[in-house]
Amino acid sequence: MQKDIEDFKVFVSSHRFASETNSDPGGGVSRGHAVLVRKATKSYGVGRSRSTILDGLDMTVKKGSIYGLLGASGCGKTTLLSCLVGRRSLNSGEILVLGHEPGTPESGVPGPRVGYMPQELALYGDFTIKETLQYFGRIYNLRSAFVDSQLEFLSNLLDLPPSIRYVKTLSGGQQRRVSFAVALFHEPELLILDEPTVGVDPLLRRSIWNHLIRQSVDHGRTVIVTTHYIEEAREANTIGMMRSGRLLAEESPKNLLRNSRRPSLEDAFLKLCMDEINDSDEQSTVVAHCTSNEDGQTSATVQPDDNITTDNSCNQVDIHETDTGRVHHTNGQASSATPADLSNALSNLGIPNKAAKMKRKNHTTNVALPSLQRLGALIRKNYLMTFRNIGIFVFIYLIPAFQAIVFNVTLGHEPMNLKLAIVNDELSSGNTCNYTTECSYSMLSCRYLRYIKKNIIQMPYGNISDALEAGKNGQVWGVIHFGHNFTEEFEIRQSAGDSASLENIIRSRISINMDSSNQQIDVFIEKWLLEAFGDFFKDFMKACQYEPEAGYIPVVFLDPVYGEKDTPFTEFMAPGLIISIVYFMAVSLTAGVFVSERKQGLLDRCLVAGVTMTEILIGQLVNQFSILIGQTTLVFLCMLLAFNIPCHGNLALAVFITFLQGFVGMCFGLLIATLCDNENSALLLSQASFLPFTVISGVCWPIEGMPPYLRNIAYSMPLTYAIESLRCVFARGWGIDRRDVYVGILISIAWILGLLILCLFVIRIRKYAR
Ligand SMILES: Nc1ncnc2c1ncn2[C@@H]1O[C@H](COP(=O)(O)OP(=O)(O)OP(=O)(O)O)[C@@H](O)[C@H]1O
Repeated sequence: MQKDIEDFKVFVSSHRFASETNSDPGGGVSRGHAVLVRKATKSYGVGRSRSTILDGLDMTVKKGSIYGLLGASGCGKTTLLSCLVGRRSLNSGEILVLGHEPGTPESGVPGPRVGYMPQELALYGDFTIKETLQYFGRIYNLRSAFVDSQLEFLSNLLDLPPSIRYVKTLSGGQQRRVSFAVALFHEPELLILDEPTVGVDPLLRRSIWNHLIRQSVDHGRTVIVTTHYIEEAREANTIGMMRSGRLLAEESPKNLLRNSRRPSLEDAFLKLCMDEINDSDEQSTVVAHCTSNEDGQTSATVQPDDNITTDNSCNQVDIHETDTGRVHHTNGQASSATPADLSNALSNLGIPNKAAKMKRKNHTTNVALPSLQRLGALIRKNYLMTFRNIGIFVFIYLIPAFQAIVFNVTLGHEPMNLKLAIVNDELSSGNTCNYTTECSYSMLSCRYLRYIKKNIIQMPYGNISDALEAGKNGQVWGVIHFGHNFTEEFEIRQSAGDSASLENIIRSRISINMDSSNQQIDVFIEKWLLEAFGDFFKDFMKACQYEPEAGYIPVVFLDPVYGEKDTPFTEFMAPGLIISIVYFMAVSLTAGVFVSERKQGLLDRCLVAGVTMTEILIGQLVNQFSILIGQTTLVFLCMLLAFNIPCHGNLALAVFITFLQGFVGMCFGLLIATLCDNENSALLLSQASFLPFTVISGVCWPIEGMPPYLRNIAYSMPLTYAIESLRCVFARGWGIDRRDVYVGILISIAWILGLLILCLFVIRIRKYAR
């Protein structure tokens, strides 16, 4: 066993570092390398859930070569590739791709210099094959003639279905081939392919590898490819065998087979893995001593030791510069290099040192101007996606109008068929409900009941206890009770005037017990019964030749300054509702926009192609903007024309205020999209914001009715001022010169800017951007 371990260490060390020194025969340092990775460390999570995925990994990929990256599932291959294409950053260590650090403007990575095929399909299902390639062609700014010729060439090479077929209708294998074609078709210098041959039949796999070999041999392009079919990696120039975040070996397939003394790569990989496992077991009982042999290669001897110690020198790479500027990597001599030496060596390798890191930092804070051609491609794509699916199209445009209809049809109308129990003791002594319309004190109870609105159904009851029981059982909304001598007592009270006795006053009363469990119904019934009394009394006074108004309490509501007497509830709610509908449609439409694209790997693919998150945001805003125009128009048509909600002010101003709020909603949706990793959480967040926002913003209840602390919260909501502003335009007819109106507009604009800045901030933090 000890011998095996020794052999393994010699084998791994010698091959790893020999390959580094040999891989740059010309001594051209980074010029000969397409990719250099040094001491790459990458972890996910924090605290106890932190797991290290890349653990001091070194990797060297020669220009024009094919590099097969092999490793068990979950060993970190995709993580490494995403660091290479600039989509993730290392915790420590350095990466150089095509001579530059990924993400710097001069690197062209992300960008057209690299072709990336992510593990996910990363295709738009609603696009045809042709549209897919045309879309990426626009992103890469390729001429359409070139796109067409590549489409034909790749269709033949990859045996693609007819280019008019929609991606979503293709089989899994066909879809992967389209995805592969997307990575290839702009002929990048560096191809990074994450499992391109999964689900592809052997014949096609052969032709894919032939193509990759041609790309490397004939065109000098570099290919890094991960695969689970280990044996197909025989075609690669170099194989990196990855395990536990490090490369166990980095060597040509031939040398790997020879040195491992195994017949197949799979066996060689197995042996390396087994040795690695044994090695880590042994590490608790042995100390490995690494020495450099005269070739500059590392050998290892293993000695038993009771003390549990490990010597990391085996994993250390000492980089020093020779006179020729060529860099050698030896092992076990790291202590001899000063930090300055290391920094110089890194610089010569083209690997950025501290100063370069500072530079990189500055790059990431630079805001690159959006590219018009990429923006055009994104906007076109967004429109195609929207209009292609008729279901989505209808949903987007008609749902707000439908909501407005539902609102108008259901809300604000007077309740009908409300049952009220009538207990009229005037009838108990055999009287019939006969009354005249003249000045006569006879059966006034019946005369009063005549004036009660038809919305109330009068249900006669024999006695008060039965009527109250019916109220308790929910059969009636209230009980109206007239005493035995109601009419006589009423007459006495009229003639007594100020000297009426309390007893007389009580007997001449109409007593009402309400079921006040429903406040709205309670309010309506109360109002109608009072109105009925007003009308009854006015009529009676008139019949008796008195001034009809004489019996009224001396509080009179004259014509309102704004609005009308008895303004319907719908008119109060309409401005708030219009804004809420438009706002929340915008939120829910944008909240999911690139969440699903991100999940499907599309966002990654686009970002690696050079698209920036700012461009994606602008593209979405433009797309949503036009949708917003349609939605706002339909909602206004519905409200104003179909349901006659009056707008006393300038209609254009009302539309503008609504439109701005739609924009605020879009920005809020985009913020959700940048924060959430999946559609569910995006949907949940947008839904969860709906109720508090509408309730607190004064859509259905006046803010003046809220406790003072809640009022402050209400005014910090994005909708509140805009709703008040729109209400002023609708109900008061105010113009933009009024403070309440322009404040709503200014605050909406402030929200838009604030949310957009927040989006960009989140994007920077979450590293969506370059
Ligand atoms: N964003 C993330 N947050 C936390 N863990 C992650 C994240 N991405 C990947 N991982 C974890 O990192 C490990 C390496 O993942 P990675 O996708 O790089 O492996 P892989 O070698 O490409 O696997 P496979 O061959 O199955 O695709 C896995 O355990 C994975 O669960």
